Amino acid sequence: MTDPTRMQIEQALRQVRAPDGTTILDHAALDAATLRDGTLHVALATSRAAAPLLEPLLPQAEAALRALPGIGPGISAVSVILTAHRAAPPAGGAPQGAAAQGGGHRPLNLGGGGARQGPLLPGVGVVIAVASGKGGVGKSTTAVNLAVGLGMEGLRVGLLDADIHGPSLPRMLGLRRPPELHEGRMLPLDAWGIKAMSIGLLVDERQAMIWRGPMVMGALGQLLGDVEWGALDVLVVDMPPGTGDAQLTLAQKIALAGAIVVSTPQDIALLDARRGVTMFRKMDVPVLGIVENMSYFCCPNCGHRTDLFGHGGARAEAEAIGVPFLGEIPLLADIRASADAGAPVVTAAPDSPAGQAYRALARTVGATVRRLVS
Ligand SMILES: Nc1ncnc2c1ncn2[C@@H]1O[C@H](COP(=O)(O)OP(=O)(O)OP(=O)(O)O)[C@@H](O)[C@H]1O
Repeated sequence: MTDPTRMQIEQALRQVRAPDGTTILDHAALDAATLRDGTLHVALATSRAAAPLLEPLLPQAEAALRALPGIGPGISAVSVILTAHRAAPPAGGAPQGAAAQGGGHRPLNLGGGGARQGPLLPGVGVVIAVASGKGGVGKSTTAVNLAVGLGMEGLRVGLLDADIHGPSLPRMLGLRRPPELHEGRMLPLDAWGIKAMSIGLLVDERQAMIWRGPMVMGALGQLLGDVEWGALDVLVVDMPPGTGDAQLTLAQKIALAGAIVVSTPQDIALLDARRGVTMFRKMDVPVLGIVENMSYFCCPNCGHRTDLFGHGGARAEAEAIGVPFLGEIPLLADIRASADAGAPVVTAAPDSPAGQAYRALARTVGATVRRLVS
C-alpha cells in the first residue's frame, strides 16, 4: 500500500457537496494529513464563518476518504477535522508523492506547506508545551509558576493558555480585563513579569467548556495567529489535557522546541504521562522531561514530609522511558491558595518550600531554553 497523495485526498474531498452544490474544497483547503496508529487524520483549514456549514459534511468526507483506492491494510479508520483560520487559505498545491514509510505516526508529505512550517509566531525564540496525559494533575498550575519563574530567571516569557475547555490562566494570574487590539491583533496582557493570553480572557469560561471540535480549533487558530507577542525568548503553552486530536493538531500547528509532561506519582497518572511522552515522540517533539506534581505532602505546622502516593514514581518512570526528570513539586495548600488569589506562589512566596521548588524547576528549564535559543 502507498500513502494517499494530496491529489487523491483532494479528489475524494471534491465529491463531498453542500446542499447548494458547492464542494467542501470550495470552502476549505487541505491543511495536513497524518497517519497515526492506522488512522488517517485529515485537517481542513477554513474560515470561521464557513466552519458551521462544513461541520455536517465531515461524515461524508470521511466516507469519501475511506473509499480511496489504497485505503486498506494500513489504514483502518479516517478522521477529518476543521481548523478555522482568519481567512480560508487558497486550496491546492502541486500533487506530491507519498511520505517515507515507517513509524506509527507519519505526517504525509502533501506539498504546499506542512503543518509545522511557516513563521506562525515571529519574534518568539522557542515554544515549549506543558502537557499532561490526563486532567487534574496540576498542569496549568505548573505552567503558570514555570512561566513566571522563567521570567524571574531573566528570560522574556509569554504564556499561552491553550487549555481551551478549562482556561484557568486568567484566574491564576489575576487577569480580568479583555486584551486590547493593535492593528487588528490582540495584545497579550502583562502579569507578574510575563505576557499572557488565554481564551478565558475573550469568552466566559463556562461557554468554552461546551465548545465542540471545530470551534475549539477555530479558537486555537485565533490564539495562535492573532496575538502580537512581540519579542520573546520563550512561549510556554499550557496544552489541553490528554492525547487526543486537539493536542495532536495543536502540536503540529506550533513548531514546538520541546514538551514538558506533568504527572502525579500515582500509577494511573504515570501511565497517562507515558502516553503523553509517546505522543510527542511520535511527532518528533523532544520531551524535555517529566515533572512530578503533588509529589509529597509537607505539613505546614511541623514541616514533616509524607509521601502520599509512594515516592519516586515519576523519577523511575522518566528513567524507564529515557526522558529527563525535571523535579518534584510538593502538595501544598499555599500553591492552590496563591493560584486562586491570582498571585503565583513562585513570585508571591519565592522562598517558601513551594516557591523554591518552582524556582528550581525554572532554573533547570531556563538552562535548556538558553541552550535552545542560542
Ligand atoms: N502542588 C500542588 N499543591 C496543591 N494544590 C495543587 C498543586 N498543583 C495543583 N494544585 C491544585 O489542583 C487543582 C488542579 O490543578 P490544575 O488546574 O493546575 O490542573 P490541570 O492539570 O491543569 O487540570 P486541567 O487540565 O484538567 O484543567 C487546582 O485547584 C490547583 O490549585
